[in-house]
Amino acid sequence: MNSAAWPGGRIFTGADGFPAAESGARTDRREEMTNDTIAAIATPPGTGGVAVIRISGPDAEAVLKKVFPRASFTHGQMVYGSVRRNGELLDTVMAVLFYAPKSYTGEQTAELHCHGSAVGVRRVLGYVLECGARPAEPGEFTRRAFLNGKMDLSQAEAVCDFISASSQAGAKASLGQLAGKLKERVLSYQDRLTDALARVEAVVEYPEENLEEEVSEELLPVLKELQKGLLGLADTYRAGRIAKEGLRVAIAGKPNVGKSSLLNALAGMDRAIVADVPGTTRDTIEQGVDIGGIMIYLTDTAGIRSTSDEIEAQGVKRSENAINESKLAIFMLDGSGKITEEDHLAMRTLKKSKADLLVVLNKLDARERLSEKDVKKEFGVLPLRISAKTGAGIDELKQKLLKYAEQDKTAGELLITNERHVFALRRAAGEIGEAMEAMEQGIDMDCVTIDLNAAWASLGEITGKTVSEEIIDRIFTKFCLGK
Ligand SMILES: Nc1nc2c(c(=O)[nH]1)N(C=O)[C@@H](CNc1ccc(C(=O)N[C@@H](CCC(=O)O)C(=O)O)cc1)CN2
Ligand SMILES: Nc1nc2c(ncn2[C@@H]2O[C@H](COP(=O)(O)OP(=O)(O)OP(=O)(O)O)[C@@H](O)[C@H]2O)c(=O)[nH]1
Ligand SMILES: [Mg+2]
Repeated sequence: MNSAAWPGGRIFTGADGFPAAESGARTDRREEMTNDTIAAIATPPGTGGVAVIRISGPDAEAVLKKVFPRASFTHGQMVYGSVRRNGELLDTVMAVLFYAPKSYTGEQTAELHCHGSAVGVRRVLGYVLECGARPAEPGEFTRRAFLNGKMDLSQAEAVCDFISASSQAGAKASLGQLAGKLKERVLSYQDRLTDALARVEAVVEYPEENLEEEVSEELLPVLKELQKGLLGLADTYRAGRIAKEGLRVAIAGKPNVGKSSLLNALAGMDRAIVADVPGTTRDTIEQGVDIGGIMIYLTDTAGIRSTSDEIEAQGVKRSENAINESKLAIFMLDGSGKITEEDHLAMRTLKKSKADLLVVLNKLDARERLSEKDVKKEFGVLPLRISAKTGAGIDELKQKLLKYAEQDKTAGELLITNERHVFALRRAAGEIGEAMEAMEQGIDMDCVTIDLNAAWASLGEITGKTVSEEIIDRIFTKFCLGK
């Protein structure tokens, strides 16, 4: 049943047939939040080709006409002119006006495309504020777009993720959501719930017809399928999170096996010092590498061994920390030597951590001493053979890393990249589970209605239909200024 796990309670808008518990709240808040005119610099701070000032709200046209005197504007058409304050030229700019509701925010919106001078654009913004706009808060333009129904909450969140994406995979995932993929999926799930609710309500409405069993039989497989879909989508979060945030990988093993050489080979540059002296790497070294569009944050660690050297011991401690903070650890063995007690010590350290393990056998170019079978016998895993020195096997290793990162992701599919969405999907799946249980046990259909409504509301948290104001605030204040 409805476990209102989200803090602050929910606001039900009453749309889409959902009971309107507090339908007035959103409207008042919407008016309160969109009745003035806001302005901000929309481009990043610093020097650039062009800097854009955005103005949105009921007075956008009036403000624009004060700073950029002109009799009339044509919707969406850029015009060239000057911004003067008391006769003093502040900049020569391009200006454009979008009339409501055909704009990004859904309000009257103006843009001033200034020269990309940090000083210049700030002076123009100062003048815009003098002319009747107030400074926008972070994310306020997109918040208005959301409040005006230009996008749902999942799309607004995707705008934020897209502009802060640090990898191709992250950009692709957020762009799909920005285009409405997640929204549409959630709406179609809600549609199916609404259909099911209608059937259940018929049973409640006409008890004399004894439809209970027939409807249960009809709905159980439908709900089961729906639940499966929700959980499957939630499971893409593993890959989605890696697409968005990258993957942390530690390279670990005893001293001198070639860990730093592997970091350099994967990074394609001489990042870490390599030497034929065990204990060369003292401190952990981090390097981000783009592998197949995914950011892999590699940490080269000090070789693990018991040592009386105080500095080296600190390095080993740092290696352990790095391994604990990584999702995956590459356990490296030296194929040109024998397996030693130090290898076992390193393996024990790795096993103590939560990191998944990938075993590589390095120095395959050297005269072979260790075979894959030896490693399998000793550690129970078949290693990947590589040579950090010649680069042999490095492409295969990259493929393995990529496959690990994309596990649970099926081609071209929608990826969940947000923990908030995972919670909502899992909760909805749980509530559907309870509805099914109630049906199977022949419990009153009223209970089934409550559970299915709860599932509908949980899904509505993703689109923003049934979410508390606190959550919305939290989402938009994470945005950057001008978005
Ligand atoms: N100059 C400029 N470039 C930009 C933006 C912007 O606001 N200004 N965007 C902002 O982040 C992004 C584009 N997103 C936008 C989304 C919707 C609308 C818009 O005006 N929508 C209207 C009309 C659509 C139409 O004419 O077909 C609407 O939805 O009603 C504009 C930009 C990226 N580039
Ligand atoms: N033949 C051969 N030598 C390698 C290979 N990889 C590394 N080496 C050599 O092994 C030695 C140690 O390499 P490093 O990369 O510094 O090893 P490490 O594991 O980082 O060592 P520590 O930092 O001391 O823990 C160097 O002399 C490397 O040139 C390889 O694939 N083949
Ligand atoms: Mg090293």
